[in-house]
Amino acid sequence: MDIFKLLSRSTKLSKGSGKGAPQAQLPSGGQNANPQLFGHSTSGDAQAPELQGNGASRKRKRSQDGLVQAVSLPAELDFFGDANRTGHKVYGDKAPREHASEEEMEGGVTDLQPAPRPRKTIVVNGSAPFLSEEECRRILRSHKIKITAFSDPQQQQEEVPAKQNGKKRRKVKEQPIEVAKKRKKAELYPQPLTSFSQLRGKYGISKRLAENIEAQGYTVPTEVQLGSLPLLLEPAQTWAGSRPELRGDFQGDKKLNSHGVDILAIAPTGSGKTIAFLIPVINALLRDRNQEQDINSHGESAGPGAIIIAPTKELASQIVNEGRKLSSKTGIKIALMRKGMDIVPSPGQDATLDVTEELSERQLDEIDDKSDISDAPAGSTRRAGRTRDQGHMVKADVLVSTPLTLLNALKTSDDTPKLLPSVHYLVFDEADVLLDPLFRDQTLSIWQACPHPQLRVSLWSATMGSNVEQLAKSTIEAHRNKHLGPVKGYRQPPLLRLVVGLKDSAVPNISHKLTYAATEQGKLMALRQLLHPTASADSSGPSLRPPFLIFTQTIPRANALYSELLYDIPPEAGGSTRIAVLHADLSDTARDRVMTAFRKGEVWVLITTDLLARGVDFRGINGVVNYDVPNSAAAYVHRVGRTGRAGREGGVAITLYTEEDIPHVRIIAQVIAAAEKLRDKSGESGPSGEGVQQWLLDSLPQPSKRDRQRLKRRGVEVRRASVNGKEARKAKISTKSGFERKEENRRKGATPRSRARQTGGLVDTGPKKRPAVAEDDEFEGFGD
Ligand SMILES: Nc1ncnc2c1ncn2[C@@H]1O[C@H](COP(=O)(O)OP(=O)(O)OP(=O)(O)O)[C@@H](O)[C@H]1O
Repeated sequence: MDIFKLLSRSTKLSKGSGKGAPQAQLPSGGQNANPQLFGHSTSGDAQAPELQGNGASRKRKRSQDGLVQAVSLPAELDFFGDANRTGHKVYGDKAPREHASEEEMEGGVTDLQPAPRPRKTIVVNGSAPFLSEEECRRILRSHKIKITAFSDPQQQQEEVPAKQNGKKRRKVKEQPIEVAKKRKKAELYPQPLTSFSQLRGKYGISKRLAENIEAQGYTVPTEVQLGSLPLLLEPAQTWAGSRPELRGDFQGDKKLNSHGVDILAIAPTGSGKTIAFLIPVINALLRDRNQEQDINSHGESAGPGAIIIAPTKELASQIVNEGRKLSSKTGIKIALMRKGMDIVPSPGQDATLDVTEELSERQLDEIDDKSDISDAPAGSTRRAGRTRDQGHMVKADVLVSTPLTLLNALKTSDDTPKLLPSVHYLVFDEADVLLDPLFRDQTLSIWQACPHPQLRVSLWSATMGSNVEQLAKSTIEAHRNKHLGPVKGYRQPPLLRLVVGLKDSAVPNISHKLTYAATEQGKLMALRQLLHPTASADSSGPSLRPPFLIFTQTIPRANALYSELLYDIPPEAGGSTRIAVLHADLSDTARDRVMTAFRKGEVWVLITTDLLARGVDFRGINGVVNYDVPNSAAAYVHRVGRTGRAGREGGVAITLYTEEDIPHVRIIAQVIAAAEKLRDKSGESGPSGEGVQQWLLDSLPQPSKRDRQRLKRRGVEVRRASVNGKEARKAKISTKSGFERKEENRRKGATPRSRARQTGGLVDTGPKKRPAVAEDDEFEGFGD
């Protein structure tokens, strides 16, 4: 059975019941019912557990008068605590109806349902319901959300009495460390967002923004949204109930009027982090605009209010797309920072041209093509290039950029970067890679170029090393000290850390398979078998169906694999037009074209490097093949996270390894084992633990720290582009001798192939080859 022939007959995305039904088990089978990874029922009920009323292990503390008592946190951590104290009542089972209107109960957090449905604990505050801390804890824990506060050095200082004799001082000095340790560990239980409809009713976001969210079809918040949105949206009622020093509200001075918190959010791949940071940013800018903040004397915006940094152009432009959907008709402009654009006017420059309106996409592409690819990730080669004339001012409220593109725009002739005083919100997506040595200097320079005294920073990723966390924390603190300093009576908002699930682990809703292929030739054969499964083939593992991604270690290897597989897809299934390669050596136009073709479903197999390992969201991707082992556990987590997005089941991740990989493969096996354990623990249904067996885990060598660092920096040595001679031949991607290949290429026509290499696989081969099937039965791709 040839999978491509099969797909060319019946791969249409489900539009109705009949035809789409067989695809239901695949990630590309359509809209996912429940985007949550943890804490929902296995029946696929789209509702969060707190909305289902199953009554599972609800713990309530009841006082004598029947009111529910919130379990109190230490005062310094109780950011939301006073919501229960000032003018609010907490009702238990006997909550009278008149205290909770239907609007108040928006989002299903209600105790108005008839018995026997267990009632919810609510705190009524004006027009919105608040859950007791006990309920919050239950909900957050059931979704595996852990929120903690980094210790607050400012507070530690305050706790040290100014005058102490030597003996006492030593004692007191020790105490804050203890306090800090405890505080660091202390878990917080703020209000969770149990439904998107609460965003408007309970957290007062802009009406238009709420409508845009609804138009996207989002109903159930994912875990990271559930935990972070209330914290970042800074609901008026919640903060109003907090103690003033935590609220950060500096009466009378608007410039110091703090919004939200700084947050470090670590949540699984595909768990919806993008809208978790976009919604608060857009809402805050709308609110600021209403308050006429950051508006210059001419009534024009003084510059971007928010900057979002992402490591690749593909991810940055995806964020812009998402942002534009959310900000549609709000007046908030979101722009992608491109090479050659300016954001801060140089002396004498016309600052009024709005690039997003004045230049067409084609013009911008032409500009980009003339610029160098300077944000290429490790392992890729860089093109020497030209830069275009400077001078186009970008006028946008939110700018999304890769680090170097932005930094280049901030360069001045005397090497002092221009400042961005208007930026109030700074978001780092894939923050761990942005703070990795590869991008660290660029990222920190951008951070330093944002001098707003109350810069709100958020950092997001599926993986985060503790060194990166510490760097983020110290940079935030240094920024606060430099730009705000101590202000009497003012307390900076807390720096929070939110973790969903098991930190640094792969999504539990996909099947992982680790396959030993012995040699490079073995890998190629294994891949061909995946492309063309036969009845006699090993059927024990998960099967792979297009569309899928294949990752290689380097650009030359991606090109070589592309050459090798180009004619593997039968003409009746679309032939070579179904396969493409994408890497940082291609022009931006070619990269865009490949991305679009893959999203549309015209390309089924996309060979790429780690350029696409992070952040990029192809909703219906069925699988990921690690043709070359990833160079770290984090790289594995991100690569395989391109499938199984938004909780979708059915994704497959296959990692091929050879003898050369054995010293490194244990780190991958451990990630797989942890993901499977996580799934077993959370009692979710799904792929059984077939990815890695215990005996394999036990027998694989444990790489030393040095080996791990070397692997991360250089990849597997024999596959490096610079390796020559016998070693290089060993790693060559080919099953044939050089002579055989030359002959075959001559027969198949080398010209279109070499053209394809330059354009990322999208050659114009005349009239498009189409499978001999009705248009209706064509695979139509997955929406972007
Ligand atoms: N609440 C939701 N309900 C349904 N789908 C959602 C929800 N939130 C986000 N999504 C969808 O989930 C997909 C993944 O979202 P997103 O790209 O933001 O994930 P991510 O956490 O940033 O992943 P990565 O770590 O790989 O960057 C997107 O297609 C997005 O539209």
